[in-house]
Amino acid sequence: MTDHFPDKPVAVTCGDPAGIGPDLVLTLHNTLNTAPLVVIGDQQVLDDRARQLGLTVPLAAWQPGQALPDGALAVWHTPAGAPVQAGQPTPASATGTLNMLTRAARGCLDGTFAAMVTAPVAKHVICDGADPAFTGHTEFLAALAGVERVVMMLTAGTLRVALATTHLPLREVPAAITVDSLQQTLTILHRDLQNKYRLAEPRILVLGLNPHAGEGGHLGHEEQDVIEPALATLRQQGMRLTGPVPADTAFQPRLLEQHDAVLAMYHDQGLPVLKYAGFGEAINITLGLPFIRTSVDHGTAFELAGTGKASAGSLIAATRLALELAAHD
Ligand SMILES: NC(=O)c1ccc[n+]([C@@H]2O[C@H](COP(=O)([O-])OP(=O)(O)OC[C@H]3O[C@@H](n4cnc5c(N)ncnc54)[C@H](O)[C@@H]3O)[C@@H](O)[C@H]2O)c1
Ligand SMILES: N[C@H](C(=O)O)[C@H](O)COP(=O)(O)O
Repeated sequence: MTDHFPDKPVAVTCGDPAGIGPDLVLTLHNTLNTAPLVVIGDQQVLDDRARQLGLTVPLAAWQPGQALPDGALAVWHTPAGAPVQAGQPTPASATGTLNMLTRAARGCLDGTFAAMVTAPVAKHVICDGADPAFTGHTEFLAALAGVERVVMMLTAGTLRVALATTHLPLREVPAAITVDSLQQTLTILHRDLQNKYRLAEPRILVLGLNPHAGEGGHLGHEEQDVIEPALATLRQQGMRLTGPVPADTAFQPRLLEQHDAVLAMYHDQGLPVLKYAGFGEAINITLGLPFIRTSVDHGTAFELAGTGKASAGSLIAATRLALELAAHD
């Protein structure tokens, strides 16, 4: 754990109030009790959940401009907007959930917060209750920050997997991967591996889209038409890129040891491997935003909310990384 903290607090959003987010956020008081954290969520929900779990966690109301309380978890009260029962999601809380994200992100942009960490939301709940176009924190925060492209990367130990496309139907993936989009994605990934992970010359392993990376054009053309030209241009600029390699054999120790990150073409090409390697302890980080944002590797797990069975490992790891990155920013 880092010994020094950022000067400003790190915001932690509670996620869907009926999910495990509030349960996990409460654990931060004991595990990271000296860290400058501000929880953004409904204080009544947190109180109720602590009681349900049999936890004693002192909560102190906080507003921007105030000092952080001693010995209590600071909470910027952001109403859920609906009665909340653990494990029973409702679209009526969706606007409240988005309000948490907006407060955290605007606070990062205006200098109130040093970084933000997010507990999980359920995309369908937000689509049904507030914004039918919502596809995830990553895209929501990019739009709020006015950034055209960001990159989702999940890390588990030394394994880092970034995605060329994020939350979209599988049938739309090929069209979303263009020479331009790939070059932008790789440029962001390369830059943030340098700036955030202190890798002077990052080595990136780029996966193909089709089985066996297209088998020389017999099993698809995207490798030849899109991925190879994008890599060729970036190699000329000095980037160390391998690929496109077949995804099925890319995740072997020899290749992983020779690279600092893998770029997968779509969500379920890269994330199952990453989550198999480290589910529960892995971290989701958004690269390319004008502020630091980390998150958990899991979803709302409504069936575990209020039971005490949810593991806080990923939220703690994500919070530690946000504190560490912000302290060195
Ligand atoms: N960061 C995020 O906001 C995020 C990430 C992934 C999924 N989601 C959303 O979460 C919702 C539910 O998705 P899902 O069911 O596919 O995934 P999930 O991660 O909620 O659950 C998958 C499995 O893992 C278990 N699990 C999840 N978190 C756990 C924890 N902390 N400790 C112990 N066990 C845990 C669950 O009980 C379940 O068996 C979806 O609406 C999805 O969009 C959000
Ligand atoms: N793709 C993420 C995962 O599988 O863990 C998750 O859906 C969260 O994405 P956002 O951080 O964009 O909400």
